[in-house]
Amino acid sequence: MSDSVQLLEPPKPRKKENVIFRGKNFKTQFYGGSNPTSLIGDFPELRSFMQDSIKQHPSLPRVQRELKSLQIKWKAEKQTVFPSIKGEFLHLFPDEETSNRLIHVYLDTVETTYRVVHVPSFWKEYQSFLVDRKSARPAFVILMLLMMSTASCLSGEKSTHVGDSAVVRERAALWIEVSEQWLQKQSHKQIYLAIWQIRCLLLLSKQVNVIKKKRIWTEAGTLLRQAMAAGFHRDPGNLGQKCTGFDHEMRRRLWATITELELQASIDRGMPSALAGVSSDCATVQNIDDDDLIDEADDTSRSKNWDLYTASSYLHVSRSSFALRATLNSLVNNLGLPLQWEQVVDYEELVKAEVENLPSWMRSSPSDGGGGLSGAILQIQLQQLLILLHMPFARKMDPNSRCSVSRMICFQAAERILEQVRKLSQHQYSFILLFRQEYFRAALAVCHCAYIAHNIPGDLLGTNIRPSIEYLDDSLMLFEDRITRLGTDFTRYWYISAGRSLLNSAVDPSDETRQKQQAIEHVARQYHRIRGSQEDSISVKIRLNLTEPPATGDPNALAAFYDSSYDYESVNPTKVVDAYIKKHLIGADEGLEHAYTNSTEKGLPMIAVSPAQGKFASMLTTIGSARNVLEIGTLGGYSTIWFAKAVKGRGKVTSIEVSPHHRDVAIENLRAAGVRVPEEVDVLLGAGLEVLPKLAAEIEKGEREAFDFVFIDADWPNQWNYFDFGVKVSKGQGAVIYIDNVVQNMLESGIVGKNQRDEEAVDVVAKTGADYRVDAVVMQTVGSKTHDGFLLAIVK
Ligand SMILES: C[S@@+](CC[C@H](N)C(=O)[O-])C[C@H]1O[C@@H](n2cnc3c(N)ncnc32)[C@H](O)[C@@H]1O
Repeated sequence: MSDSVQLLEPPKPRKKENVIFRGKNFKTQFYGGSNPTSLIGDFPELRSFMQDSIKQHPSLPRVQRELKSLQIKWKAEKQTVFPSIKGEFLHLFPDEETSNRLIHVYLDTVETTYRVVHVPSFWKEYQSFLVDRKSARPAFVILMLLMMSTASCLSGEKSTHVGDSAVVRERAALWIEVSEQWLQKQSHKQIYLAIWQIRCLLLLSKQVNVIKKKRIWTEAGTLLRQAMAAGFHRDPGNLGQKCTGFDHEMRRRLWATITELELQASIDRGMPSALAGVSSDCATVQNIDDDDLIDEADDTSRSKNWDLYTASSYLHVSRSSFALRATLNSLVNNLGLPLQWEQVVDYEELVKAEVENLPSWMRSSPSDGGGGLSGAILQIQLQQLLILLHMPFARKMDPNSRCSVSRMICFQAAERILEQVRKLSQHQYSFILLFRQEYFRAALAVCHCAYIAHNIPGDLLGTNIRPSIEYLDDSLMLFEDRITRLGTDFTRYWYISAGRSLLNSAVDPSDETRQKQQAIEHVARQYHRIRGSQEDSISVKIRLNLTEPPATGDPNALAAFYDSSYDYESVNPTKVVDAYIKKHLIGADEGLEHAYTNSTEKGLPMIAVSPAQGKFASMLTTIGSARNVLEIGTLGGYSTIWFAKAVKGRGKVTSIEVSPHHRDVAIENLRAAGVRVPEEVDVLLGAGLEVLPKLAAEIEKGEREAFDFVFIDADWPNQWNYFDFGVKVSKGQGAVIYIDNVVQNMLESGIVGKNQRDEEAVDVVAKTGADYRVDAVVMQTVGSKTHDGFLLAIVK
């Protein structure tokens, strides 16, 4: 910079700004005005509504703590599960079907908007890779891992969770980590196209997978500066013959991609872009499909008409509004004087002119061609500016007509953003869902504007809150899907769920207490959902291709495999075997799995039998050709479903449950698993010792058939009483009585072992041994549950 250039004195920060500035000493964080969460700072009614709700309903912090401890446990296990990369990473590559699917998802989403690879050249190299993996260029393998990691949570692949993360997100995190390590080892002197592509994809993939999200803005800025240091902001035409026509265009695409990523990261963070004040003469990306990008001398005349859609249209069109977006971002995040109304109106006109100028393919339906996603992003990135511009006026609880107009404009812009996302819901929408944040900002704006308008009679927006609540309902579905795909990011769901309840309470203040409870229950359900679909870390390891279990069933080979790949210190080895058993001998059953997850979501304790135990007990009924099964202790009906499947067409299950809530959830789960209630399973509500005498009386009178199999899994102090009744209601000789958890009961009550003897405890084993009516044995068990055992008796 020449000495004669005067540095402009930046404005002093104003006293009151809507920013997040928290932490202490040197460990602080700052998020400026355009950061969506900063908007909450100016919505005190929502904040206090949320605080009160939490105070009144402590169930949320409880489930949050539970998930947090699972997350901590997984983080510790991950240290042993994730490999340190020593140069060899091909084995991490998934099977061909998975890689094909993920790569297609990547190309259908990212590469129809931001441009990183040249698709025809990519396919060519990919085909050779499939033929001979070992000869692939390492940079190409890394590029593919990053393409797949970007698509990992987008693909809609059904995923279980581990800690507070989806397994598919953990897979993406692994690929990202490997790629980052590889990139760090590369020489800074030898930079080629793939290195830039990898740099871009690293940023993109971290953003989509919400990995190290607090660093996204700084990393985007670093990438931008690296690109400027390499002269990407200057048109490659300046390099003359030293760069081919193909490379010219790839450089322009990468520069456009990097600048778009950086600008959006700045808006999301609430910070000025590193590009503010930077001049660039890099030409706009050509509006051409990849097949038209051939290695010839540069020729911009090939660029197609503005109104024709190509795979590069997003970058081509987006450039037109780039300067305006960057300027507005700087203005709304400026710590000096806020924008005056007249300025807001002028800028609004400019934004509207850009919206008007959007090409005609924008208005076609997403299914008409590839333009749906690009169109939605172009529209959304402009509409978000209207919210940012008008929100400072819109959020004032002021009947002034300017504020009223601003509320109207914000609301309509938010409406359009949410409409765009909804329009894409069948196709490619997952990219918007995970990569962009505007719909969160839009949902908050809908909530805030509707709330204020409701409190100001005669406001332009009107006082009818219903349409806004419908928008928030739609948004909650989006956030629910986002949580499922990522396994995390509950906070936004919580904001919107609370906002929805706040609006409902504004309509009917007498309903406020119930609304608060509902807001909490909704978000707690999200935590329960994720907690209920946890996967064992060894299965995660297998799913992530971190190791291949031997194909053979040879127990020695298997033991060696688990020995070498498993850390006994941190994980219970019996769980490994249970996971393995589940994988090979039990598999996935939608009804049973739903029973587990739905029960957890509905707040039932996780004390159902394990999959292997459920299968084993139900096989016993098959071996004995049991017709009538009696179960004491239904919970969510998990074991009941196993029995129902085993006796289907042959008999019936009767299950006794004392808790009405457990009974209701069990019936829901049974029906969801295709079991007819009460025809195939009858769930009787009541305490075991009250229901059993009635059953005995009915059997006595010939009104009910006696039972062939009795499964006792309720309160432990009554195990012996249930057993005694079990024998009475059984069909007699050959009937089987099964009591679960006898070993744990014995140990805990000090009948055996080092615990102090509980004088009240009944020694079920000794009493059964002395009972002339039966012959019995106890089998100790291990598995995904702790050391335990069941008692099995046959009536003589
Ligand atoms: C261990 S759970 C049953 C698990 C279930 N069998 C499974 O594996 O899916 C015990 C259930 O017994 C119920 N229970 C507790 N005391 C009971 C009683 N006195 N009579 C009937 N059910 C009882 C509890 O409400 C709980 O739902």
